[in-house]
Amino acid sequence: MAKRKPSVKKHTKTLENKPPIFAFLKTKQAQTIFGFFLISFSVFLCIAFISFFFNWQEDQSTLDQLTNRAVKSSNLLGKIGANLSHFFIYKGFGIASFIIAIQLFLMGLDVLFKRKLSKIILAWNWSLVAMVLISISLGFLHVKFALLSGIVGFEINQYLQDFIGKTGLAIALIFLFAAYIVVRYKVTFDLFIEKLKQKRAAKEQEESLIVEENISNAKEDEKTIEKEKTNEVVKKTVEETSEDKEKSNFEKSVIDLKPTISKHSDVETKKEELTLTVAHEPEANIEETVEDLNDVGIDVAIGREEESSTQNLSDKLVKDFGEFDPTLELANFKFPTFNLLKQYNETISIDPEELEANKDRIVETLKNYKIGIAEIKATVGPTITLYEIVPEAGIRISKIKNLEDDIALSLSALGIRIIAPIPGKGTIGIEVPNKKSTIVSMHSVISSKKFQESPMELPVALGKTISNETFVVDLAKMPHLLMAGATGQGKSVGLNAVLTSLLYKKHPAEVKFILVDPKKVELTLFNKIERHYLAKLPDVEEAIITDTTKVVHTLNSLCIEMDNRYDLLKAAMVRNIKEYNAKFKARKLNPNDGHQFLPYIVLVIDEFADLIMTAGKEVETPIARLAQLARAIGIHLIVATQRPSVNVITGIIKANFPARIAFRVTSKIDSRTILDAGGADQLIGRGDLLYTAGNDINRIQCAFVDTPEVEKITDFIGSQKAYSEAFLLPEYVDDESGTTVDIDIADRDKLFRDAAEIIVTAQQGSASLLQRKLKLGYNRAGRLIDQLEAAGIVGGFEGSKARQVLVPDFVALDQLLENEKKV
Ligand SMILES: Nc1ncnc2c1ncn2[C@@H]1O[C@H](COP(=O)(O)OP(=O)(O)OP(=O)(O)O)[C@@H](O)[C@H]1O
Repeated sequence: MAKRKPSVKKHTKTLENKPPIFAFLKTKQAQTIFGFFLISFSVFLCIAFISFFFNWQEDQSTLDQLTNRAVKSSNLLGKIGANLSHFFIYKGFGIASFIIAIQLFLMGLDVLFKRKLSKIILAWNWSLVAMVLISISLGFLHVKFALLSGIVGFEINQYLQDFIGKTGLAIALIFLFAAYIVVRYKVTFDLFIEKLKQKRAAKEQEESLIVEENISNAKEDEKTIEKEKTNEVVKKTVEETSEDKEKSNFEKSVIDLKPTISKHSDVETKKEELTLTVAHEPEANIEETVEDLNDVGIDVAIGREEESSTQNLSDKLVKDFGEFDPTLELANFKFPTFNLLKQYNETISIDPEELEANKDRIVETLKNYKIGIAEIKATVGPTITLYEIVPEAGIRISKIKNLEDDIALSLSALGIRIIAPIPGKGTIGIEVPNKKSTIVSMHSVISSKKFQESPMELPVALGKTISNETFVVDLAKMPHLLMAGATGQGKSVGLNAVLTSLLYKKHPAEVKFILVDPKKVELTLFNKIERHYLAKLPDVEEAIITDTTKVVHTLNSLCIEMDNRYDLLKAAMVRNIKEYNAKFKARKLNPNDGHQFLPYIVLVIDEFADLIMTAGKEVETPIARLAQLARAIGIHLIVATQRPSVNVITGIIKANFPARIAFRVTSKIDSRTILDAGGADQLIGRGDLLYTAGNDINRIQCAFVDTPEVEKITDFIGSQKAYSEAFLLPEYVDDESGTTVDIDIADRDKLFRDAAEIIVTAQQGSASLLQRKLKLGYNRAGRLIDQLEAAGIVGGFEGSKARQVLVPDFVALDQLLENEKKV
């Protein structure tokens, strides 16, 4: 407000010096009157023009008799209307004269809304050119009816035809129209091609989505029918057993078997509502601001002017080329279809007698410990049934908790787990395995709406919960996952389920995997998708890493990638990869400064214990570092191990892996090492797992995906167009080999001297600096740094810190290089 006042004063001061009439013309009232005059006049012209087309022949004789009141005109707007129309349409530009009327209307609006004069003049120029072009074209197309083109169009047409002939004029007109569109609407050929490509890609994706949707709908329908059937079975049993209610009020829950579809539709409506509210907000804001300004009485035109000048380069780029699309290079990439996955009979059928027997055993066992039951409820899952018990009033939960082991022993069945109390509820849970377990197929979890419509960054469909709901978690939020389980309990299947989920949801441009497989057999199938989804070190043949030294190199290289990414994030002034990529897509980051779209990197290590045994600290240090720091920059680790002992999963690793999956383990101690709680030793194996993300523990039946299915998926992806090579990680040279490379002066990079000067000037030996200044790729910059190290210009590798620069200035640099030549 303080700033506004003086400008108002100044305004009035200048007006005071002018004559009153002049001052009035400059006032807002005069402008409003002028604006309305222009709009009225344009309407007047339009009506006159339209009427002229119907009456022009009758009115011919009245044209010269403007002042003779005895002569009447048939034009709706009288003789003035007829004369004006005759002037513009007949003698002027024909039907194209309507452009004048339209332009007058727009100018009226411009004056009312106080647009800049220069913009109004520009709009007039474009309109006049369009009018002349249309008039000539109409003259060219329709020679006989002069009203279409007007005399101007007709004459110019004749004149030009005398020189360049009819065909020449046709070509010239087409060219002029094209040039008009290109210059006025900034249409370029590149843009046209890009739009075409995007349209085609979108269409193909839509088609594949429709196919997938159809398949998934069909499956959903099938499932609903199956579930309804199961509902009936369970309902019946409830009725049958109701007679036993006197003994105990046992009740079977059917919540789990409700068709999930109703829940999904809920989610959809919520989403829609959300978008609507968000969409309205900005409009309201704009209106408010304009009103505020009007109240103060300050010329709004000033604000508008600033607005147009703030339109920066990125907005313009986005306007011209659209948002950056990272998937463009593989725009035709098709996601694997559902039919590559096997389907199983997944109807949960549990024998009512089994339920009854289990209930009796539980009631009896608890009675032995003098624990009375007020209510018991069963939730049937794919592999286990959860019996929820409400103890009688006055019974302490801690009592049951203390008896946990005894109760488990009394029930004497494998896989019984007691949860006392169930978090968030006042009940006690006893999980008892079903005699006949149901396989949870990857097909059912992948095709579930929950997974398909999940907005997560890296969604992973792990399996199904005890209430038969698909369990989807976001790897990006975890942010790292520790997986443990004794041999043969479903770890490899679990890893494959995680990888498969990501393959079904993420484009090759969005996620890259680094696979470490010391067993050399588990992950080999993924070799087929090397150029789509895998990342590897440069100059390494096999993308899947099987030997320990390469693992060490890869982990260190990943640390460098992490540091580079942090540099990029810092330069872009964002906090995480999501914001960074959003900014990059909006073309706010210049690729010439080293910026690029960053894919998520998922590092999978199978048999971690093996690695720790062979490489120890060498592996542990970079893993711990990555685990601590990599979450913000999109590097996520999945570490699987058979032996979850404390010397493998050390404190530092554990602290940084809050998300953990435990398959069946052999001892309670192992369970405690992974989950910080018992329970994993009570699992039944075959994909039965416990998942925790730090707080509560969920029992999940892991989705089953076997090798032939993975093979089909990798074949499907592998047969499609790929990138020219796998995603390359930064080069890592370890300390021993570092100084021996590129000693030969003759082999040096052409940019060696420039690089040396940059490093000496900045007194900072980092590859990313060279990347930025010399506009190089990381590999070349890395090689230059190695050569500079070999020449003694920079010091050795110091982890994440920039290398030390050993040469203080240019004089010393010249001297050093001269000495080299002499040697
Ligand atoms: N989710 C599951 N559903 C049904 N069966 C499963 C599931 N997961 C694993 N199995 C069964 O268990 C067997 C062993 O699984 P898997 O190969 O994943 O074990 P593992 O823990 O990786 O063993 P190892 O550590 O020796 O490699 C599978 O062949 C399969 O028959």
